[in-house]
Amino acid sequence: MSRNIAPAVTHTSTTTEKTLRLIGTVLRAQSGFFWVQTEQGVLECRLRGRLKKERQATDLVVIGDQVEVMPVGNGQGAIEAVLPRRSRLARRAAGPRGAYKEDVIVANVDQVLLVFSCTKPEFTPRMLDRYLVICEHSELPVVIVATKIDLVVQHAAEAMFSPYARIGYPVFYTSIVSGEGIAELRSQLAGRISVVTGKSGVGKSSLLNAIQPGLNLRTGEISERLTKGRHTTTVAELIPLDLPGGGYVADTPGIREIGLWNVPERDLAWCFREFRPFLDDCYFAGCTHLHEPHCAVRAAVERGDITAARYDSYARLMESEDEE
Ligand SMILES: Nc1nc2c(ncn2[C@@H]2O[C@H](COP(=O)(O)OP(=O)(O)OP(=O)(O)O)[C@@H](O)[C@H]2O)c(=O)[nH]1
Ligand SMILES: [Zn+2]
Repeated sequence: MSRNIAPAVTHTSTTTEKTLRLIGTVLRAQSGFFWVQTEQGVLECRLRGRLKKERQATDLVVIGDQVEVMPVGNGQGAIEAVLPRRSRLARRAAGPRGAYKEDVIVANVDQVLLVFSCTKPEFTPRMLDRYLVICEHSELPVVIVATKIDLVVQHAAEAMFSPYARIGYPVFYTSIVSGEGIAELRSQLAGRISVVTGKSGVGKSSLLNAIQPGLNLRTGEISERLTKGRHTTTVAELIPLDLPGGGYVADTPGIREIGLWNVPERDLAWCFREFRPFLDDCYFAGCTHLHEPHCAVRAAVERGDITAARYDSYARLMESEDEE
């Protein structure tokens, strides 16, 4: 019987495997391949079969995930484990029988940059409010970036954005023409995973280029080697920042569909953060803050503790009239 020999060999190889494992960040995921930033550079990885069985197929591994990788040589590796996520940006989509399912788009998001221009295109507070609802619902920290401040007078920019600063959101006033706010934003991005979003033309690419020349989300490529021979579609990816302490910005097509995300009505008032102190004081439990008598939220609007504009955004979202 050769029973004594085989286990010893297995044991040796397990020990070797353990010492070779690296922790890395998933930069890109496409067609079953994952590009993982490790201390040995970027490795092209596949999932261990065992992992596929253990976790749900939809959001097995996404960009931003911290993973344990075993290098197998030739710039390749195998993902052995996924570390717990500290946050995630997910899209809620209608699932079977009226239920919701969640598609995780980016894991371990530290902040979402909501980019809005003071003009060209016109500032749209209702759209900002809707983005804020989504971030609050996912409990993701928000940074509001006001762009093109060189095109308006200072008090006009402040009239647009200071209501948001007053309710506790950090606001960065920026211009790529004057350079204002760029250094501050650069330090805000350093060492963090950031999602950048905002509608077309607000100046996202210009801003990122000012922060790091050559940084362009839509054309961002990790390296030529990683895309050779594969058919290239738009995929979510993390783009490394060349800043002290590193950091990444996420380029994800999913963010552009943010307007389609669905936050349940009962959660909506809580997602307007300045409403929260009043939510327990309404006369009716389950108050929608739309028509009920003795509503503490509407009383706060009348007193000026909540702005009419924010309340209006809330009411429109509740009545699903927001089509913007
Ligand atoms: N005056 C001024 N113009 C700016 C500023 N930032 C961007 N722009 C201009 O605004 C236009 C749109 O800027 P982009 O950076 O392409 O906007 P974007 O948000 O990346 O647009 P999409 O790629 O369509 O999503 C360009 O003509 C920029 O030169 C700014 O701070 N001041
Ligand atoms: Zn109420």
